[in-house]
Amino acid sequence: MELPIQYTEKMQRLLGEEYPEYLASFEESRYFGLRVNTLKLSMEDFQKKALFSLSPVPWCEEGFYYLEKERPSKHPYYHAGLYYLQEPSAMSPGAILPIMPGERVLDVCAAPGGKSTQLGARLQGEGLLIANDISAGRAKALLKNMELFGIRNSVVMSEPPERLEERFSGFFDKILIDAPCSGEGMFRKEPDMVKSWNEEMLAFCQREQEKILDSCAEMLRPGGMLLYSTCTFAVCENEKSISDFLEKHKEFSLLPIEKKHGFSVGIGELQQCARLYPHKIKGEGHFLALLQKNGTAEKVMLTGEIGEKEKDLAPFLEFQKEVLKTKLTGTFKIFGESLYLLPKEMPSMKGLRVLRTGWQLGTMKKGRFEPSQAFAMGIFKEEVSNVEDFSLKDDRVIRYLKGETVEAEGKDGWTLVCVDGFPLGWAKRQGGRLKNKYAVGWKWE
Ligand SMILES: C[S@@+](CC[C@H](N)C(=O)[O-])C[C@H]1O[C@@H](n2cnc3c(N)ncnc32)[C@H](O)[C@@H]1O
Repeated sequence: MELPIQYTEKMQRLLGEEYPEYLASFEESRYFGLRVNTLKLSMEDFQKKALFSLSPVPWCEEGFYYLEKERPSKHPYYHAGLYYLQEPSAMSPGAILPIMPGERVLDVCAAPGGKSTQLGARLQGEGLLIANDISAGRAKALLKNMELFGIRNSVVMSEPPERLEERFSGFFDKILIDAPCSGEGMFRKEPDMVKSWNEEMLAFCQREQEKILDSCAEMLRPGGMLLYSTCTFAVCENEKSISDFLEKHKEFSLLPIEKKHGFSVGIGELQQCARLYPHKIKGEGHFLALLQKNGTAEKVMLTGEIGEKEKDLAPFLEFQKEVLKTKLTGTFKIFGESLYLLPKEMPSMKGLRVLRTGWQLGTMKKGRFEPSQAFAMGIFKEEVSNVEDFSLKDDRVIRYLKGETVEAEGKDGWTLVCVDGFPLGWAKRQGGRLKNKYAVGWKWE
């Protein structure tokens, strides 16, 4: 690979005698990782399935390396949202930021959702996750991944952090900033990134990072934690961004990140930060800084949405009686034709560009309720009375995922189609045939 001379000179100065090892890492092949969705199954149950030749990623409890030839994206369990494919180093920010179920979490640069799906799983369905990305196009990919993972308690949105700051002052317990950056740590994985590298880009990213950090400082509650990560080695986007931030925001302290698994210390005075180098770990380049806002404060309560009246939910309630074993509770809200179940303590999102507010259950049209793909992915087989559960070996699984009508005797009406007990999507059964309702854009190709 041809690297720009300014870049190699800079890396030589940064790494000193380690530089030849770093260069040699380009001759090695990259690593492939997957992260288990603990919302859907335990680590123990996942491992019992012995799906691929997996070995653990040391810094992420739910992470594994797999071999490229195994192609886990071509597996029905991938369609069931049992795991997310993620570069192993990219699992580190979500693993290091401590998340407790019930917290309010913001992932401010979230698309396509690698870290949001991780944070969402760690919330275990309790609390609130706001997954935001400034790019509306990229936020669509984020939305799909959040739905695939079956995360019920998230909001997916697309706003610049400055706009969020106006609404969410002191609101969040935890914030992740996986900042836009020059991507130097990804050169081995994505060689095309080398072409867009230049000094102006570094300066542009640094300015963006500063703005994002400032907005997030305002949105964090005193006592809350913020994790800042990049996938670059550039000091100006890492330690310099953090030291400038600490200079400006005296209300923040830098917390130490343990240096195990081959993690290196930060440059200069910011030794508490962590650097991940491809010649020291099995993964690509990353930078991590963990910050805490000093003090403590009462929870900020913001005005929420007013739920719908029961009479306006009639078609859904009928569906629920017919198809579910359980009764869903909480605040139900209709936006346009879509019915949502809102996460607890979700503030009103009026005036903000939102793609999803909570768990999208389906659409209400002409007095009829039609369940959505997100509903299927977020529900458990045990909560549904009308289920068709195929075993992995059954050829109807792939046929269903391809969008075909498949034969299966059973009670007529809406049916949740599963593989080995894990929901894949909906079908409408009539006379022993499952009319396919699998989401069009999700089909097996
Ligand atoms: C490194 S990527 C995020 C990857 C993501 N966290 C994941 O794990 O899948 C950085 C993201 O920041 C977004 N971005 C760039 N500038 C932003 C800004 N000012 N505010 C919010 N997001 C921004 C980009 O669209 C991009 O998707």
